[in-house]
Amino acid sequence: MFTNLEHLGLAVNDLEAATALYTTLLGQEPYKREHVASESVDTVFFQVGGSKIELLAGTSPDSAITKYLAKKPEGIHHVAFEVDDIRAEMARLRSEGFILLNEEPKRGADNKLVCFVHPKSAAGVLVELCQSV
Ligand SMILES: CC[C@H](C(=O)O)C(=O)SCCNC(=O)CCNC(=O)[C@H](O)C(C)(C)COP(=O)(O)OP(=O)(O)OC[C@H]1O[C@@H](n2cnc3c(N)ncnc32)[C@H](O)[C@@H]1OP(=O)(O)O
Ligand SMILES: [Co+2]
Repeated sequence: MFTNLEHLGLAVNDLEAATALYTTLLGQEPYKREHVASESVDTVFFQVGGSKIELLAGTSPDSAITKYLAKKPEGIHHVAFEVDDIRAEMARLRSEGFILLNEEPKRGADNKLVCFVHPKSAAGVLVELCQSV
């Protein structure tokens, strides 16, 4: 079951500049900074009420974020939903014909197991499923 809009992922070219901007915009400091080696991304998290903002910068040419920013401007990169059972939701979405971008859940940032749904399956939006671990 999808239980919450967990975070909006924003792709940024300059993580320090974006972090300073969002610290001023939101009026608060980030609660976490985390490198996710499997995705070659550095992330910065802000908690805003029940939702989060995840700033993401690529750390290598093969990072999905680096590739994205080579073609598109900074902005909303993905929307992440919290699910109570990521494997069950992956099986359900597959049975409904959604294209998933990973066979198995993988370790994401912020103590989550994650998987991604191809934007082509989700009306042009990259969707991330997150389950707390
Ligand atoms: C996991 C750590 C952290 C967390 O929260 O825990 C993260 O969120 S990490 C986030 C970064 N990682 C990922 O995004 C992994 C999943 N993404 C991918 O596998 C690729 O980025 C993919 C498949 C979405 C796109 O791959 P690629 O860039 O090689 O393909 P194209 O550029 O040819 O794009 C194909 C098609 O999709 C459109 N597209 C690409 N990215 C996005 C996007 N973020 N939102 C919406 N649409 C997107 C692109 O425009 C192409 O469409 P077309 O009509 O053919 O132009
Ligand atoms: Co994310």
